[in-house]
Amino acid sequence: MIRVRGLTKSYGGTLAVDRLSFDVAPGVVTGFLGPNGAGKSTTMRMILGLDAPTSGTATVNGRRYRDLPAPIQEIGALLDPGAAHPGRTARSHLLWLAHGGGVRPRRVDEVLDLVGLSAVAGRRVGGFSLGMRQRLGIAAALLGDPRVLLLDEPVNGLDPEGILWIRGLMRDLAAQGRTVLVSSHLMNEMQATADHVLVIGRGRLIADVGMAELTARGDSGEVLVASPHIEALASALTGEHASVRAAENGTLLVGGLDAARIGEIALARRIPLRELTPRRTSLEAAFMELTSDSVEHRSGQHATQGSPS
Ligand SMILES: Nc1ncnc2c1ncn2[C@@H]1O[C@H](COP(=O)(O)OP(=O)(O)OP(=O)(O)O)[C@@H](O)[C@H]1O
Repeated sequence: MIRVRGLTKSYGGTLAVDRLSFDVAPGVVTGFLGPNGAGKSTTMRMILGLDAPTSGTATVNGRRYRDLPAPIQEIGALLDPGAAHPGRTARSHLLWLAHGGGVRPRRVDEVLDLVGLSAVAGRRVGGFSLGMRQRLGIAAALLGDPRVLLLDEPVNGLDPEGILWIRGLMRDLAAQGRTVLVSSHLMNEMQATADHVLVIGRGRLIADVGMAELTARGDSGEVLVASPHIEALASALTGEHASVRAAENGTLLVGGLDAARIGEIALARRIPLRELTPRRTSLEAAFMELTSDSVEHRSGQHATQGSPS
């Protein structure tokens, strides 16, 4: 369990985190969302004792990070996949962490196997791809078999197989009763993985809500549809109260209905489909609506906050 109360951090004139209070519960995957500069990384760093709060508290299993007797056995984190020394091998990097964290060396081979790096365990980290470094970072997070996991953009650099793997891993970790807090800018990824969502903007909590509730609130996103009978399809969808607009190469962008419903409507009218692709997920639509007042940088506009000095 992670508990954050009145957590505040200012850097000079910039209020990066502003009186945040929330709990992250065990047994579910909790997504941590916010526009660029919202304060997600700063919050995660304070939970991990890497930054001192200006005021307020963040505790892990009831204690501040610095008061945890064996931190890596309580909380594991993926923050910066570039953190491993390039000259070390994957195994020696993990052995070094295990030694410092009071973890038995045999655990190193277990986590290497878990993340699929056993075959390259003896290779230097400097030659690793971003995806391999990401897997190594996840191995490091899991090393102490912690009850709490904090993952910042874990799908970065992973290929489609890797993305499916991390999705399954996060679900498994939560199903084992662990606390999993994960940040990502990929809304479709979040929607597929997170059960609960914390949304912050300009350092403040905007929403602390179940994924199902959040995505049912707003519109259902937009779906790109292609068909050789596009006009018949457009009129069928409009008849079902969808919003329909023309898109590139004779396709349609359909709002107000999800892909499954559009498929059913087309089938009922025997209209063949050539493409049926969600473009903007319902989570993305809800996120945009929630954070519209708190984006720090907007395309075509100047930043509304001073840059850090
Ligand atoms: N070390 C620092 N010194 C000064 N300002 C900082 C520092 N770290 C973060 N900030 C500022 O604090 C605010 C929050 O930044 P933070 O990196 O926590 O946001 P974020 O939500 O993680 O953003 P992103 O999605 O872009 O990673 C930003 O305005 C940022 O410029």
